[in-house]
Amino acid sequence: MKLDPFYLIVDSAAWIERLVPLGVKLVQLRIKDQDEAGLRAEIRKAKVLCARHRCQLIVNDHWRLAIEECCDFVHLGQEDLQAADLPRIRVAGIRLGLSTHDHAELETALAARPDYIALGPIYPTILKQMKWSPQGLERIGEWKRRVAPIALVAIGGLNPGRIEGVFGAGADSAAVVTDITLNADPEARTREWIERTERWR
Ligand SMILES: Cc1ncc(COP(=O)(O)OP(=O)(O)O)c(N)n1
Ligand SMILES: Cc1nc(C(=O)O)sc1CCOP(=O)(O)O
Ligand SMILES: [Mg+2]
Repeated sequence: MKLDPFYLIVDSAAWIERLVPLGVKLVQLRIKDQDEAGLRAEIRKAKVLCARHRCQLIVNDHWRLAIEECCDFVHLGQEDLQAADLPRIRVAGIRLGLSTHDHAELETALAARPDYIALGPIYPTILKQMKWSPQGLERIGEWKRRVAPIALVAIGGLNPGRIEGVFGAGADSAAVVTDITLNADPEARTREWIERTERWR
């Protein structure tokens, strides 16, 4: 499947309301530490906003809520995958993205026949503690050869100066959090990402 080359990840529907109208076409709602009612409300808001702006919404982690709220794409990590009911996700017609960080995880992910595979962290990330060292650009090429024709998402420490490198190495989409959400001007940075990924759109 074709993914937009700019993959924004945010932790609230408020961010989606702020940034998606600028032209974002692929966004992940990645919320940690909220109760079920709060999560459901955020997913509902995000869904309405994304439908209005023809943006693909991907729900991180919360696959049960994604099914109940009729979402059409979820992202799961390897631990999430172990706990998930893949047949239920499939029967609900939900597309699936999976995280990978090493060769064993890659084989597990491929066996689940996902719609995309993410590789990270490409560069050091400040968003969360990770037990893997930065993968580097060469790993992207290696992953691409193994996963094609499945789409490959690069994540971790990305910024506009690193876009050429990740796409040149074979990524189909670049996922980003703090370069935008911690930026002094998130709107301007979002526009910059959209412009600088145009060549791969
Ligand atoms: C596009 C994308 N890639 C990787 C991740 C990380 O997923 P996971 O390993 O489950 O970690 P959390 O994001 O849930 O902390 C992702 N969310 N999106
Ligand atoms: C959520 C996440 N998952 C990763 C992985 O490697 O699986 S790296 C990462 C953080 C990405 O944030 P930033 O763009 O701010 O570095
Ligand atoms: Mg997860």
